[in-house]
Amino acid sequence: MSDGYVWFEGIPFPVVDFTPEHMREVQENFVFKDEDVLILSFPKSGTNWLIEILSLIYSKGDPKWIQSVPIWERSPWLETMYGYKTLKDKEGPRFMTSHVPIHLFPKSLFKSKAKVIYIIRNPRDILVSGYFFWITSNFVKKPESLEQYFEWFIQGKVVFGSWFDHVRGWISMQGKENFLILSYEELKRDTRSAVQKLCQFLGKKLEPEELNSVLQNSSFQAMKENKMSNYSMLRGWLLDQKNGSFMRKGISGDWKNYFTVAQAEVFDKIFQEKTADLPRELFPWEEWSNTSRSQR
Ligand SMILES: Nc1ncnc2c1ncn2[C@@H]1O[C@H](COP(=O)(O)OS(=O)(=O)O)[C@@H](OP(=O)(O)O)[C@H]1O
Repeated sequence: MSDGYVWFEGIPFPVVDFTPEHMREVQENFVFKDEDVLILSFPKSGTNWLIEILSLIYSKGDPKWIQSVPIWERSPWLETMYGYKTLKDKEGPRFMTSHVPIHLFPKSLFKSKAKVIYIIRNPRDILVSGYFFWITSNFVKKPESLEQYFEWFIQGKVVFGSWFDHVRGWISMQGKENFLILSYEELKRDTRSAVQKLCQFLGKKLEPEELNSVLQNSSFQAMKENKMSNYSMLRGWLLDQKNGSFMRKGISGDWKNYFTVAQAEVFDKIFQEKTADLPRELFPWEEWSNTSRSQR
């Protein structure tokens, strides 16, 4: 019987458009090509923001593509049946997205020169964003309260598993020339510089007015109003008819409005323990804001 997830190798996956047999097929048979561009993330890290930016970089700021094709068709999720079917025989450069942890990923990636971008975000904000999304969605287990979801999250019993394991796994690719780590917080803080960094990584050059158009058309407000990007088309199916909103707040540090002092302290302790041996520059938000709610 379903417990609100489909399990694959001990990791919970969403219940829609996914089976363990399918994931095995993806893992064993999907072939990466050098010209592919892959966006990787733990859910709620800013994945769709990055898809929108990439779509606009490749169309040189022209919003026609983002206004006519749904975001999930522009960069399909490889692990879904829809994504795999769409991507596997596609000719030419492919954009794709995935939340799959590194140890379950198709091995062909590691032999290719495909460009890989891992978007990372303060896990406290991921927790809050995930909570408000899953309570209005129909494809993963719904938490009954933020307290309950907090427990699930720190135990890694949420969709795609532990944030700490996900990050540790993928950042082991740091240093490879086809791998870039970008944080949601740096995108928020200085979007222009972050987009320029992406262009450099992707080998793309934009004229100043093209860059301005990328920034304008991928802003939170623009995405919220774009029905091809705001997931309003999925209301009533994947999302709750009335309440489901994908574009929620789009800010950094919203966790401070929800964590209790005790939760903030528990999270800080776990964060410090689990990331002690990882480079601090991976977690810029830790320096940019007081992490403890009590220090607000
Ligand atoms: N343009 C732009 N600017 C700033 N923030 C943005 C933008 N687009 C999406 N978002 C915010 O990203 C959060 C959703 O993350 P993901 O796209 O990774 O979600 S998912 O895993 O694919 O479901 C979710 O964060 P929260 O608002 O904190 O819930 C979205 O609002």
